[in-house]
Amino acid sequence: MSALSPNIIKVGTRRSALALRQTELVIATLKRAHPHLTFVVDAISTMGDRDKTTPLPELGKGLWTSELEAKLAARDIDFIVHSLKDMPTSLPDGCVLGCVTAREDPRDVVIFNAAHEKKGEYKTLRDLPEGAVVGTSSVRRAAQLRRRYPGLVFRDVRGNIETRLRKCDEEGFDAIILAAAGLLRLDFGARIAQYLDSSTEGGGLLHAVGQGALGLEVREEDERVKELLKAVEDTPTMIACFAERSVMRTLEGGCSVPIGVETAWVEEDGVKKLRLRAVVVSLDGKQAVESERTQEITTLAEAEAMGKVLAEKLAGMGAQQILDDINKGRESGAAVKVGDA
Ligand SMILES: NCc1[nH]cc(CCC(=O)O)c1CC(=O)O
Repeated sequence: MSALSPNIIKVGTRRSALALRQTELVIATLKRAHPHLTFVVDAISTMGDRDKTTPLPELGKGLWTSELEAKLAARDIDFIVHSLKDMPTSLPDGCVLGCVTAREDPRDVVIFNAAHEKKGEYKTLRDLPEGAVVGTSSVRRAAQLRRRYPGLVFRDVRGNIETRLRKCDEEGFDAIILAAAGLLRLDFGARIAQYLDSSTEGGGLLHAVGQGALGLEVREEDERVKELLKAVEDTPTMIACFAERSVMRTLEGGCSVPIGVETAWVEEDGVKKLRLRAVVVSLDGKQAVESERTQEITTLAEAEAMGKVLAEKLAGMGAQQILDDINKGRESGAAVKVGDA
């Protein structure tokens, strides 16, 4: 049968262990819902996988996604499984975010190096001594944590999850910060020492937009594949993530922004509402603007409108100044690192 066989669905993904695992999970559910279909995985390495030294922002926004999107547009594949947090908030013409899956734990976590772990000497970031070295390449993480833990030193750590865990143990870090989701999906949950969120004692951290969820990208006109993917959609997560992405899209105006978010479905007066929190931080962590909204939301369009309102509020509260400063730094050629690694 040709590639156009209606019973074969081609699934694009990156080649990292996490990307392959995520793709496997999505396909397992789709197969149960659509037993007559055959899913074929097409795994490729993207620019972000190949270039491990250029600062992430210089690689541009589509560093994890562009090559896959070109294949999608060319009909070489039928949909793409992404970590939602690696998907730019604006997609190429003809491509849409067709489905968001249930979220794995969206929080960031602390991993101590194996020697500290063995001695059991530290349980939380607060226990680390002055000058301790914490690894993260994400400005969002470093800037938020710098505010709460001024005694800690933040240093870059790049690479896929296995590489970062190895560097944590072998390259002089006391701890590193990673997303819980990737660790749990790859069965490294036992290494998680502390979960960080807005309520963390000693100082919290808001996670990246879309963290912990998978985003399935499809051709805009491909109603059949969109319909098939309903079997893996988690609508409350999809709505929450559309709100998170809208905050980011509204604020970034073409550049990526150090922004943390947290969403939850809460009940108020017997009505289910979406609570959306967001923080924008300056690169040095010295300034931060934080706000939240809670609103009844039933559609993706309402979620996007809610995100836009919160973003505009943040901009008025000083986030715009923080972003202008980041852009000025870029124009003057300073090595400004933004992006969520
Ligand atoms: N850019 C790195 C990246 N993209 C997705 C994940 C895993 C977690 C997730 O799905 O959010 C990670 C690793 C990390 O941040 O620790």
